[in-house]
Amino acid sequence: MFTARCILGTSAKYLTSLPAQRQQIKLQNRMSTSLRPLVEEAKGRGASMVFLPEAYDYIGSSREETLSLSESLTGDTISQYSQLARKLEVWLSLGGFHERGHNWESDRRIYNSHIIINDKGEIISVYRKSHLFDVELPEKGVSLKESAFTIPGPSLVSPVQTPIGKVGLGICYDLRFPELSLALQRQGADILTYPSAFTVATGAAHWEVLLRARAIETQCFVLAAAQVGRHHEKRSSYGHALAVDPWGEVLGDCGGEKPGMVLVEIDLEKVSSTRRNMPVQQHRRNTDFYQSLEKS
Ligand SMILES: O=C(O)CNC(=O)[C@H](CS)NC(=O)CCC(=O)C(=O)O
Repeated sequence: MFTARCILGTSAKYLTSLPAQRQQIKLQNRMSTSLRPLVEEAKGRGASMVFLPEAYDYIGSSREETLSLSESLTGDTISQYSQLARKLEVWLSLGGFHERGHNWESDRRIYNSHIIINDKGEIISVYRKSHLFDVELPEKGVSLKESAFTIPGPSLVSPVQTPIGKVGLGICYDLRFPELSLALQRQGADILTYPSAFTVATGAAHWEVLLRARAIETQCFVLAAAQVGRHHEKRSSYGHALAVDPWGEVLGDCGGEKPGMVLVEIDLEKVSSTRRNMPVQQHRRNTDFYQSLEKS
C-alpha cells in the first residue's frame, strides 16, 4: 500500500491592474509576495506534491495585460518555481502558466500550460489546455473569450509518475469533456487534475458535480486547485479547490472565501479497491458499439 500526501492551494489575485511602472516590481515579486509561503507551509505540513491553480502566475484585466505579462518556459517565473521545488524538495503542479507560443514574435499568442516540476526542480511535463473557454452567459454576467489570446494545445500528455501516483493533466474547462478524463484513465492515471479559475456563476452550478462525476466515472482521485475571490472589477472566481476520492467522496474543500490550502492523503489502494469491486472499465463497450447508432 502506498500513501502520500499532497496539498491543493487556492489563491486570490496576484496581479491586477497596476500602474505600468509598478508592474515590473510586482512581477519580480510575484511568487514571493503570494505563493512562496503557501508552498513552504505545505511542505512543512508534510506534502510531497503541491497543486496550484490555473493562472497561478496572474490574472490580467485585459487581453493586452495578459499577453504582455506572459513568459516562456525559460523565463523568470518558471525558474523561480523550479528553484523553490529544488530547495524544498517538493513536486509542483503549476496549474495554468501563461506561456508565450512558439511564434510569439509574429502572432502574440500564448498557451495556457499546466507544468509539472519534480523535487529536483526539473520540468517533467507540459500540457497545454485543449478546450478554450469561449462562453457568453448574458443572464449570468459571464463573457469570456479565451481564444482571443490563447492557442489550443495540440495534444494530451501521458500521465506523469509522481510520488503520489500517476497524475493525468487537464485544465479548468477541460473538466467538461469526459472523453479527456477517460483517455487519461486508460493511459494509467490514478489521479486526474483540473487546476481552475471557474467563474462564480458556473462554479456554483457545476463545479462540484463535474469533479465528482469525473472521479466516479474514471475511479480516479480528482484534485482541482482553484482561484478564489475578486481579481479585478470584471472578474471573480468561485474557489472551492476540491479533492475527491475514486468513490466520489469529497476529501477536502478550500471554501469560497479566501486563499488557503487543504492537505489530503492519497491512498492508491482506494483506486485499486474501487476498480476491483466495481470493474466499470472492464464493462465498458468499445467505440464500435456506439458507432452502431450512426450506421442504423
Ligand atoms: O484567463 C486567464 O488568464 C486564465 N484562463 C482562465 O481563467 C480560463 C479561460 S478564460 N477560465 C476558464 O476556463 C473558466 C471555465 C469555467 O468557468 C467553466 O467551465 O464554467
